[in-house]
Formats: sequence, structure tokens, C-alpha cells
Amino acid sequence: MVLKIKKLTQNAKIPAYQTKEAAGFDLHSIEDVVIKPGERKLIGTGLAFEIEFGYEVQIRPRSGLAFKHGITVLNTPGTIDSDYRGEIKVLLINLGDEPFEIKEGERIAQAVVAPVIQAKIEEVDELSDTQRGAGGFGSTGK
Ligand SMILES: O=c1ccn([C@H]2C[C@H](O)[C@@H](COP(=O)(O)OP(=O)(O)OP(=O)(O)O)O2)c(=O)[nH]1
Ligand SMILES: [Mg+2]
Repeated sequence: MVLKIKKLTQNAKIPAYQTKEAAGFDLHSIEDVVIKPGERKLIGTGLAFEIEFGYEVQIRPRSGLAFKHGITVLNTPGTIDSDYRGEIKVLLINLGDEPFEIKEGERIAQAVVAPVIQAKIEEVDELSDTQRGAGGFGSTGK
């Protein structure tokens, strides 16, 4: 699968898988940002993607930032559609107790390519019967 990446700004960094079998590649901030406790911020990467049809890119948190600083991706996994050509942005939230400082060039989140199955959506009047039926939300016990 080829992922085409275009730099939209001079200071954008083309991401790279950090190890041979890494599932995700890290995304870098193009901005200096401070996120106060409880605050959320949309952060630019300066990158645009052309994803092959049949795939998406998911934006996920970095576990180190989550564990050490309470920094996570609010909408995780963020969905990048294969037909999106705008700037890839990362929506971070600070769930920690201290302001979190991000410097331009730092890695703020990771991206994972995943296959997508687009369904043929069909409206019907009846659905088939099943043993579970409408039971959910703990219906089988704790
Ligand atoms: O973390 C994210 C999530 C989304 N996007 C971009 C790519 C995606 O293809 C587009 C739309 O995302 P989504 O469908 O999640 O947002 P929406 O609120 O439904 O907006 P839209 O009405 O544009 O679909 O925004 C990002 O850059 N970062
Ligand atoms: Mg949408």
C-alpha cells in the first residue's frame, strides 16, 4: 500500500516508521503549543495525504504522552478519509494536572493505516430474528 504525503509547510516533517514492524508512524507538530489541564487543541501537522481507496488512516494517542502527561487524542481513533486532501490535524486533550508544552517538530500522535469495507446500505422493514434479539448493554450479566 502506498501512502502519498505532501508537505504543506516548510517545517512539516515526513513521518517514518520507527522500527521494522511498527504498526504506526508518528506525526509531528508544526506549532509551539501549550495545552492547559482540561483544555483541547487542534494541532497542525503541515501534511496532506492521498490514501489509496479501500484504506483509512487512524490517528491514535502515543502511550508515553498518555501515561506521563495525561495527553490523549480526544476523538481517537481519528478517521482520515481516503478522499480527504486537507491538512491532517491532531485533536489533543490534556487530562493531566499540569500545562503540557509542545514544541514545533515534536511527535504528538501516531497514525495507523487500516483497511475499510464500504457497505452497500439497504433500508428494510424487517430484520432477521436472533437469540440475542435487542439484549445488550450487560444483558448477559457482569
Ligand atoms: O483527527 C482527525 C480527524 C479528521 N481529520 C480530517 C480528515 C477527515 O477525512 C476529515 C473529516 O473527519 P470526520 O469525518 O471525523 O469529521 P466530521 O466532523 O464528520 O467532519 P466532516 O463533516 O468534514 O466529515 O477531517 C483530521 O485531520 N484529523
Ligand atoms: Mg465526517
